Amino acid sequence: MKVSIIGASGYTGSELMRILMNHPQVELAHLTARSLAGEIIAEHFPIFTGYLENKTFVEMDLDQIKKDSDVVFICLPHGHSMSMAKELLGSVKVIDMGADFRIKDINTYEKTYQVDQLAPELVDQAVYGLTEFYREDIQNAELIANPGCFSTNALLALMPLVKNNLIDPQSIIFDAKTGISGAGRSANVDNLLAELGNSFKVYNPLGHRHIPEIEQELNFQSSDPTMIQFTPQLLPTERGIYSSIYANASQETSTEALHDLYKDFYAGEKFIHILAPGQFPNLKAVKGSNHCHLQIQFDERTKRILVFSSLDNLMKGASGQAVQNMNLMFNFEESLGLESSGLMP
Ligand SMILES: NC(=O)C1=CN([C@@H]2O[C@H](COP(=O)(O)OP(=O)(O)OC[C@H]3O[C@@H](n4cnc5c(N)ncnc54)[C@H](OP(=O)(O)O)[C@@H]3O)[C@@H](O)[C@H]2O)C=CC1
Ligand SMILES: CC(=O)N[C@@H](CCC(=O)OP(=O)(O)O)C(=O)O
Repeated sequence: MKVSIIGASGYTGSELMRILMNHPQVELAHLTARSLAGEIIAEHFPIFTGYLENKTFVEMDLDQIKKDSDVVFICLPHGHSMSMAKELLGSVKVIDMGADFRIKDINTYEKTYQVDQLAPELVDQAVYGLTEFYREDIQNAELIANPGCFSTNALLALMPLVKNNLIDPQSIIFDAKTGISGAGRSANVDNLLAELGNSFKVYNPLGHRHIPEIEQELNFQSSDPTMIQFTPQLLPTERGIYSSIYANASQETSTEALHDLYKDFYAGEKFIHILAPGQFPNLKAVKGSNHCHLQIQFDERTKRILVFSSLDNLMKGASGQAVQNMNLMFNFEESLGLESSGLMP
């Protein structure tokens, strides 16, 4: 099967190449770049030495891409995918890594991202690619809106509680730390190691753009309004998201009962793991892998439920989950190409 990547020279695009070069069913077709078009990939990304040595980044040619591909991943900043998807769909399936089709309410999308929704007719058709929750729709989808990295982290951690009405939705505090690659490869000076190394800071605490996406998906499962408090923070590390989530319990419970609930809820899920009691997620254990690690506890003293969650923003938070979705769309084993573990040490 032929796969093209638009924006292959960015972080999600290069992560897709890293996964797909070892995928037994995939042949990489067009790997487009803007500033690096015409350049040899392995000369700019040494991880591809020995793998993609003869491949070059090419300029984007949608007509040619339509002819030469079965599926196209769009790895561009938001705002670009709407017109592109309109042109591609009908000839190929599309997986959009950005936010253009994630938010079903057009006004909310336009207000959050400060761009016009140029393809409103595609918004309903797009399937939100949170794999564990939309499997059947994804299998039949032509267009996937791949979720945001923080959104994936929050939703995987919170869904069991919200679906079972175990928390007051308005009490949710989502305190999340992310590695720098979340900002993309062309990020500005604030994201240089010299600025962030041995440091730590909050950004955008009053209205991060993933909030509407998270609330949309949580409200799908609950009649209560959700008003999530989300504080994103930048960690001086290259990749990974670690979140601590707090919410008021709506009834008396116990750590043991919550643990059993999560185990049942995610039973059979290859990439979602409820850690043994007493173990906590850590970033290194998930970096480079498509896994999400969760721990859950009930604080008897405060009557709050605590969930701790970690994943790799470029894997389960982006390109790994996108490949999981591609596998479903083409009837491959869902975990094909995604078998790698995290790192040790
Ligand atoms: N990074 C992450 O952790 C996650 C990112 N996403 C989303 O995925 C998408 C891609 O993100 P990411 O890979 O991090 O971004 P990067 O900044 O790393 O890469 C963006 C890519 O798009 C190209 N590009 C940028 N602007 C234009 C333009 N105007 N026209 C054509 N090409 C352009 C860049 O080319 P050039 O290098 O020449 O500028 C590069 O190839 C975004 O929508 C992002 O929000 C989703 C989940 C997680
Ligand atoms: C560190 C950093 O800046 N991270 C990004 C999250 C990247 C992501 O998931 O992005 P999209 O929703 O844009 O696809 C942010 O906070 O906006």
